[in-house]
Amino acid sequence: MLLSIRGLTRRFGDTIALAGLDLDVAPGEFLTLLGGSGSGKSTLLRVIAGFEAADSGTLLFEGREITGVPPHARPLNMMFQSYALFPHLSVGGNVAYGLKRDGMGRAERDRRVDEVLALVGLQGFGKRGVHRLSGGQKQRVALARALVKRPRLLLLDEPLGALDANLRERTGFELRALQRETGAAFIMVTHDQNEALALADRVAVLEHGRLVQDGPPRQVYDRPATRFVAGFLGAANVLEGRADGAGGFSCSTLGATLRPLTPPGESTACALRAERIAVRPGASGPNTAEGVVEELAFRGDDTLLLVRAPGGALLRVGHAEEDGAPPPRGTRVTLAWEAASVVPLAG
Ligand SMILES: Nc1ncnc2c1ncn2[C@@H]1O[C@H](COP(=O)(O)OP(=O)(O)OP(=O)(O)O)[C@@H](O)[C@H]1O
Repeated sequence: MLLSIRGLTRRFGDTIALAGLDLDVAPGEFLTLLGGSGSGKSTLLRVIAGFEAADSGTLLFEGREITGVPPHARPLNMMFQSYALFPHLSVGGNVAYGLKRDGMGRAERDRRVDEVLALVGLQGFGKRGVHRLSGGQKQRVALARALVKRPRLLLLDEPLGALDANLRERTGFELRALQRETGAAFIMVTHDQNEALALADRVAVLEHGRLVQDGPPRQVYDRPATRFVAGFLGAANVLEGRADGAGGFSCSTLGATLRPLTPPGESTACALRAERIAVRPGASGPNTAEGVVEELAFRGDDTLLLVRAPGGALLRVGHAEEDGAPPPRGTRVTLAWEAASVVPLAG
């Protein structure tokens, strides 16, 4: 394992930013950290980088304890959302800064700077002042500076946060390619769920300073473990109810029985994603429900319907373009979904 974190705790007065967090990161892995505001994402990165001390817990890098190692001596680097570039230095000066501090000779330094500037698509920019760069170019300089010492692990705190939507997507792909080329493990904090799902090998979801679920993006999306993950990632419908003892899950607010593929056990809620629910006139039995369309919102690739069930539940339903025109407001509809789309939640 590249990085093993055990029982990491950090308090700020009465606030518990990290509450005994455990996390492992494999070499060359792209991990994204997701979580609500204040869930401890930035604190976790700062503790790994050494800018913040933990109250307790251990940090092992390739099996070696790094808790007491100063930030610049750790075999990792961190890129900040603000980029934190030195305004009075050139692009090359910014990128070479850490190498110079380590006492690397001029020739080797220049070679390494040229190499990493080419890697981030900024060849020939070495002499330019950083104040003469666009936002996207500044972001690349910050990346180059973080990568120039060839860290085994790069920590990125909202690296795409300052970019506009178009540049964000493109730069996301570039980041992914860069991660593959360098072979470094990346831990990236993002507020953007789509970005987290799109870029990562593994997504880790934090809640109140604890890791609540981690896994490949598709798995975490399809099989959320808790109410929080289901609601947070892709805003699934979370339906409260109870197991009926016959493999079904009875939800009174929906006025229907959900039948998951896996028995609901002790679950008191099930997740059902909007895009897994279809309008199916005439459908009946378990995994179907009735309701009235209250609202519609066109979203480009589909239309979101808000459907009110007789028991009061408001279901989000993704109506695909290929299914034709969506039912207008006020229409009574029958909805249906597959057993595999019903996910019993643990908590
Ligand atoms: N230096 C500090 N002093 C006091 N409280 C702090 C400090 N740093 C963080 N906290 C608190 O610790 C908790 C976790 O903060 P952190 O910045 O790690 O969360 P986050 O998940 O990165 O949030 P965001 O998504 O809003 O950036 C929050 O309640 C925050 O207010």
